[in-house]
Amino acid sequence: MTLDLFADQPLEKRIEPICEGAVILRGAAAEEAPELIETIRENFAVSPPRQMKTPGGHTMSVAMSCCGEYGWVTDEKGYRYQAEDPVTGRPWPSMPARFSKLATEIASQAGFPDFVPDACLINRYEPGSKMGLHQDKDEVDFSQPIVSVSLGLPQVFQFGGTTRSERPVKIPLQHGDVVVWGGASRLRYHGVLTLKAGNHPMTGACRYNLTFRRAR
Ligand SMILES: O=C(O)CCC(=O)C(=O)O
Ligand SMILES: [Fe+2]
Repeated sequence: MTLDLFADQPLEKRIEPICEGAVILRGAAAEEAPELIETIRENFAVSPPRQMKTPGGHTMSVAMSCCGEYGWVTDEKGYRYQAEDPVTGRPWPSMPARFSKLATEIASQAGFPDFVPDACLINRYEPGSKMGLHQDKDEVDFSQPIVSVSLGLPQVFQFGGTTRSERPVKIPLQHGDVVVWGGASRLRYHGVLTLKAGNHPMTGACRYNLTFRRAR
């Protein structure tokens, strides 16, 4: 008899371990995707996606917006979380209950039962956009995980070690997939490879990514 740990999970909804503290929940956001995408567009109408500059002066290829109590920003002064959108001078749009509920539920399925996000970074990748290997380390409490939702076009996620030199694994992420990393994996380097051109029925020629964080 072969032991199949995933025997009771439908193929399109498997939970796949990456390493200690990190899992992919395939399709976990697929059902809610239409509402999530509509909410992203509403958010963009208030706090528009923008290509920010790194402290080194490089313009990021991904366009970002945020919602929640805090938003992640970068400029010549550095990386940080702040309560106001620097473009509008107003607070970020509040985090919709639909967003926080989904993030809390999925974190708990991944083994992080008390996750309550106070920040959601909304990434919009267009063909040619990527995000280089980095650590998410501007948050205060590393006992809280990161919950990362993929919508629209597929993009290859890279998940590496706690040092930049460790060779990352490449994981193709599809519409509706969610990656959660925390615990021993919380400070692992990660990023996404250049988005290939394509057309997705729900997002057109782009991929959206939501990363839920506990900033403070
Ligand atoms: O787009 C992704 O899948 C990863 C995004 C990410 O790592 C981030 O926003 O910090
Ligand atoms: Fe990240």
